[in-house]
Amino acid sequence: MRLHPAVLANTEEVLREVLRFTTPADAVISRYFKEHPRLGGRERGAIAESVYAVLRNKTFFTDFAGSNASMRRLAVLGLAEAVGIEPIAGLSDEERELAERVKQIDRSLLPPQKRSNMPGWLYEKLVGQYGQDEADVLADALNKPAPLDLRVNSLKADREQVIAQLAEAPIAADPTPFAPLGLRVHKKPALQNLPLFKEGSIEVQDEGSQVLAQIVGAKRGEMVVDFCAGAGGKTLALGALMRNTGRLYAFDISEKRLAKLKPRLARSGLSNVHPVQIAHERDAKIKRLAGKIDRVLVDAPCSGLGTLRRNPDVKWRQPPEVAQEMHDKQVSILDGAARLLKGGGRLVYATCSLLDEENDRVVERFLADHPDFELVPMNKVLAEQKIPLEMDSYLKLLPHRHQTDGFFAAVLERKKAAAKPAAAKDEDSAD
Ligand SMILES: C[S@@+](CC[C@H](N)C(=O)[O-])C[C@H]1O[C@@H](n2cnc3c(N)ncnc32)[C@H](O)[C@@H]1O
Repeated sequence: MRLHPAVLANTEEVLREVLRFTTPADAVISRYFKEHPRLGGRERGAIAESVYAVLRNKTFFTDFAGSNASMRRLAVLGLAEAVGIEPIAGLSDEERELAERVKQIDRSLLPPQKRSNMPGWLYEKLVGQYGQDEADVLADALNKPAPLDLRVNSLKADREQVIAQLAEAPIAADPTPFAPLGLRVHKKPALQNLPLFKEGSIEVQDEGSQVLAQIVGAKRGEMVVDFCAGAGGKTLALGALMRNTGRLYAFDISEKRLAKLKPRLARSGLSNVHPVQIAHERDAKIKRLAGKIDRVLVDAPCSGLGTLRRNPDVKWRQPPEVAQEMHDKQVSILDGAARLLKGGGRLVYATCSLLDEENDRVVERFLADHPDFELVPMNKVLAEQKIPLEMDSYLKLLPHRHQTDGFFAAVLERKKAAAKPAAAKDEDSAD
């Protein structure tokens, strides 16, 4: 079935704004849809997917659309990639011919960096870290859309029940291989109006993000801090793992993000979560809890380059210096969060970055500066949590290996004997 003839112009209009790279693509798209309430669901889907297709294939499309690659031509190629050529209404002969020509190109014959559709600095970093062959497979995986993963809220339902209820909708879903409460949904149905969603039995959450929450190992009755809680994706999972007992503080510097946690909390049925806005990682509110916490998750602000399947604009928006800039911030946040832990308590450092500067290098620097902490090897943590994954020191989830977003995590334990003096010293120097 043909799309409405205005879709091509709509896509062009959205692209013009998105490709300025001043605002995240998802924010531009949702604002556009609010300003154009008469667009139907099918049209919205086609516009959004076409914009993401252009972001994923920008190098390739601009090369093949000719040196005068206009926004209109990019919109044509994006739509052709997302929905095929036939449903597009209003194509000129020349545009149809361009779309057909581009579809026929064998992309495996392109030079690797062009095929990666990444800025040169990022491609080179990935080759440096993973080697050419794996970097190419990784880049291909990052350029494909992510599947839709759900987490079952164990306070309200179990996985089998949810699979059966989704099947009635009818929505097909399979258990995820690593996260014990995860489901992978085929296609991308709208979930917001499902009773399962409204009553809090399911949340949208990438399987990798669920695994991160799981390796925190939070138990019933514990004192836990989610230091960078944001809108609470991992907070909700942690609260359920604690069986709605103990105390779970959700810290963040962003009032706006914490506000988005509120309705999700209400749906979830959790009453053990305490959102707290902090000014920065040395806020006095943190000092009051120093040495009292069993588990701290630092899901640090990062470049976000592990989420390119969902946010393909990130690779074009981040400057080459992003990893080094983030590194210093991440070290400072980890240092601020570490003072919360009691002896024997665990600090989990996590990012959704693929870059060593934001991951391994941060942990190495932290351990060098904090002799009262030691690394708990990830294979030990995964075995404790019965997660069927093989890792070495750290958790490194990658889309081409694990079908998740790219995630990194390290578990750091505060040594028991060193806890008291270190906590006292930290408190003295907190300001
Ligand atoms: C990767 S996001 C967190 C995502 C969230 N944990 C989730 O699962 O949805 C990083 C968060 O860190 C917050 N942040 C940035 N600087 C911070 C700081 N100094 N202290 C605490 N949170 C901070 C940001 O506002 C952002 O919400």
